[in-house]
Amino acid sequence: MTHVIDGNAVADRIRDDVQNCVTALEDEGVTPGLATVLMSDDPASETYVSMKQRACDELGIEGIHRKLEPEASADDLLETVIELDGDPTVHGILLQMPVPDHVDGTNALRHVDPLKDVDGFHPENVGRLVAGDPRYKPCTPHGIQKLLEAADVDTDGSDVVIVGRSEIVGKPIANLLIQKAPGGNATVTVCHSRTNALAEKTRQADIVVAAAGVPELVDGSMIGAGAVVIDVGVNRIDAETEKGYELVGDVEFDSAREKASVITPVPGGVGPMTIAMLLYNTVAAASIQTGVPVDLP
Ligand SMILES: NC(=O)C1=CN([C@@H]2O[C@H](COP(=O)(O)OP(=O)(O)OC[C@H]3O[C@@H](n4cnc5c(N)ncnc54)[C@H](OP(=O)(O)O)[C@@H]3O)[C@@H](O)[C@H]2O)C=CC1
Ligand SMILES: Nc1nc(=O)c2c([nH]1)NC[C@@H]1CN(c3ccc(C(=O)N[C@@H](CCC(=O)O)C(=O)O)cc3)C=[N+]21
Repeated sequence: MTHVIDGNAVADRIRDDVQNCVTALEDEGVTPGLATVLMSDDPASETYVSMKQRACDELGIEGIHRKLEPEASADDLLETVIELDGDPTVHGILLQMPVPDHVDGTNALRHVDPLKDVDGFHPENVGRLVAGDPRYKPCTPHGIQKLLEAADVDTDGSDVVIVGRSEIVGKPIANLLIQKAPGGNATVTVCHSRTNALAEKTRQADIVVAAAGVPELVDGSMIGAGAVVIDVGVNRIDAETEKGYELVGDVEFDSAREKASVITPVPGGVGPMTIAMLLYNTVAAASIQTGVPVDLP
């Protein structure tokens, strides 16, 4: 029987741990604060940011939201980031990606204090992760690590194939899984749009991580018998539903499930973990910046 991982259930357990940290911080007079910055009218981005803000409300984290029009200037964005950076009640800053083409997102991220960079995208935090001394593990990769652990999947010595090499998903997942540390020690192959014979590579893998942003790119024929399949993709496809769309992963779930021993669904797999780990990093950031200790597993 294939085990379909319930990402919402694992995320709920993490949120309970985070809740205990919020209480410990509150006892010392500290309210953790997370600022989200959105420079987009994209409905999916708006949904994700409001989910993050709602999650903050539920746990007693102070949510601060800044919305910039997509036509705003790069300087407007920098000003917003710099203002939040100087605000001692803000412990974490998340700049929702992507930003419009006329804005240099990489440059904007460099203006976030590395201690407030709860996404783990600042070069200092990327460098620390690569160097084996992570400060904030990037949310989606960290969430995947927690999901694998919850499903009793041992990454040690396993062959992992990642489909996608983006800065926010593919590369940091690879960096995390090759760490000489628990939840790491995997042998990782990173594939992308120029990769030859993708299916041959994925079929050899013990663990396939699909993060290409291409709906149902990875089907059952590309999965080896008994493999673990992690679907990071969240794609909105037009459909005659109440919302006018349905969510589809980068994996063709039904055919992949036939082959897999363990698989994540979309929705309800990696997505909820990304938000849980953002809350996790926010309490870690509040702890680092105030010196109040918290107990995060
Ligand atoms: N669940 C969650 O919490 C999150 C989900 N996502 C979702 O994950 C997916 C990926 O996001 P993101 O990394 O930001 O996307 P990007 O578009 O930034 O990167 C996609 C990557 O996939 C590669 N790729 C595209 N097409 C193919 C193909 N046919 N074969 C092999 N590789 C291919 C690209 O290659 P190349 O580099 O050559 O262009 C690129 O490296 C999206 O569906 C996104 O919505 C993202 C973040 C969090
Ligand atoms: N700076 C930055 N940090 C991010 O972490 C970041 C980002 N930019 N840009 C966009 C991607 C995407 N992302 C998701 C988070 C949660 C769900 C999620 O919770 N999805 C639900 C369904 C959501 C729905 O109903 O639409 C699920 O899969 O079950 C999905 C996607 C974070 N991202």
